[in-house]
Formats: sequence, structure tokens, C-alpha cells
Amino acid sequence: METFGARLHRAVAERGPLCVGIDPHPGLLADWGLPDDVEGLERFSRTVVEAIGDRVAVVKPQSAFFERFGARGVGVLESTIRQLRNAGALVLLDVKRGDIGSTVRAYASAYLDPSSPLYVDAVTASPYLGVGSLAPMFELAAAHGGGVFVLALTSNPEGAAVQRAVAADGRTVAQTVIDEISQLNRGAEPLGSIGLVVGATIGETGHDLGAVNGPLLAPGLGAQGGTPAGLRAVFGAALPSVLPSYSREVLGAGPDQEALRAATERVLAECRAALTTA
Ligand SMILES: O=c1ccn([C@@H]2O[C@H](COP(=O)(O)O)[C@@H](O)[C@H]2O)c(=O)[nH]1
Repeated sequence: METFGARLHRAVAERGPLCVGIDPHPGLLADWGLPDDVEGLERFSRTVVEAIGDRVAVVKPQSAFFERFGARGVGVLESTIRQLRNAGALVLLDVKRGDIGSTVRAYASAYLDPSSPLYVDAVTASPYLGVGSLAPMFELAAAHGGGVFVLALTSNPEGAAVQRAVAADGRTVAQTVIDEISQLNRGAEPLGSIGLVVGATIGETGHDLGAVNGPLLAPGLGAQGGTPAGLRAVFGAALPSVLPSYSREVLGAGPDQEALRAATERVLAECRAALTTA
């Protein structure tokens, strides 16, 4: 069985270092001339899949925008996940789950067990009940070739007060998360399957990402003000492991599929240049 880290490494080599989010904001539905209901949600998501599902390495549906329509919205999420997988994209579901370990086990089976209707390649998870509480997620990911992206230094300004607080041993909370995930990925080749989320907006923080040996998802580009040129300050020597992520910056080009593809190509070219410039 191929690990998530290996699949991601291959997908990025074939399609380029880019994750595009499916975030059907009410405002975007309106801009696209779609109703703010399940039909609008379905047409929005299908349009994105048809436009870019066969050319982007990773697509990241934001679960919240599907959940807000209840069971029918989750039904659209299920079919969007299926369509994305058929188009050859890796699916990263942004759900930011975290809880006591016994409940995390249930979340893990919802997203990382191949028999689940919401089965995806990887999920986002919150470590703020302790990284160890996510162990059932890491175990199920390992058992089925899945991945987990753990929040470390998020792109929103409020995150710093918690994540950069200094623990008794002198490390920040974020650095303890980074160090624990680095341990889990030790020795994995070509890349570990447990990633971190580090916002593209945070600038240079002095955190050491050099030993993570896993993918570093970088949201916050475009709409939140982060730029590809700014990635070097955030990630330093870890730049080759960065997976830049855009949602509104690309989605704002829709609903025309050619325009969505052009926006995707543009941000991909900018990210390639930023990630490869010495
Ligand atoms: O630190 C984080 C973690 C996750 N996100 C999510 O990424 C997208 C960003 O959307 P944009 O439209 O590109 O701003 C969204 O789904 C967030 O929930 C993040 O922004 N920051």
C-alpha cells in the first residue's frame, strides 16, 4: 500500500505544488449567480471539480460550507469527494477535528476508513487537546495510507496568542506540536504522511520546521494577504516541503471554467517560482 506521503510526493511531481480549496461562501455563490441552497452548492462544487479536478495535485473541500446545509449538504460533500477522486486529485478534507482519543477514533473512521462515504486521502486536525489525543487518527491513517495535517501556526491573527505561548520547557506550544509530528515522520521516505498547517501570513517566527519530514500546508495565500514571495520568510529551509493553498483567490475567477483554470495556472506558476528560487 502506498502511503499518503508517497502519493502526495508523486502528485506534486506530476501536477505541481498546489492545493485549491472548495469554499462555497454565500458571497461566492451570489457572485456566481447561484442560489444559496443545496442546488447552488452542488453546481458550485461540480463546476470546480470539472474545471480543475484533473490538473491540481490536491483539492481541499472546506467541510463547514457543506455542513451548513445539513444532511443534503453533506451528501453534496460525499459526491464532490467521489468526483475529485475520479478526476485523480488527492482530497484533503478541511474539518479541523480534535477531541479526546476515544472520540478521535470515531472521527478517524469517518474520514480515513475506506468503507466510509466521507473517505478522503487526508484531513486537517487540531492538536489542542494534546497531540497524543490524535493518535487514533495517526494509526488509522497509517493503516490505510491516509494523511493528517495538524494545525501548528495558523494563518489567522488570533492563533498566535495560543500557539506562540511559551511552555514550561521554553518551547512555544507550536514548537512542541512541530517536534512531536517530526518524531512521527522520522525516517519516512520520500515524505512522511503527517503534515502540519502553517499559515502563509505569519512571517518569520523563529520556529524550526527543518525536521518535520512531512508536508507543510500553507493556507492564507491570496484573500488573507499571504504571497508566494513571502513563503521563504515563513518556511526558510523547509520551503521544498510546502504545499501552497488557495481558495477564494482561485474561486473568485468562476463560474467560467476557463477562467478558473487560468487562475489556477497563474497561482501555480507563482508558487513554482517562489518555491524553486534560490
Ligand atoms: O490556518 C489556517 C488553516 C486553515 N485555513 C482554511 O483554508 C482556507 C483559506 O481560504 P482562503 O479563501 O484562501 O482564505 C479556508 O477554508 C480556511 O478555513 C486557513 O485559512 N488558515
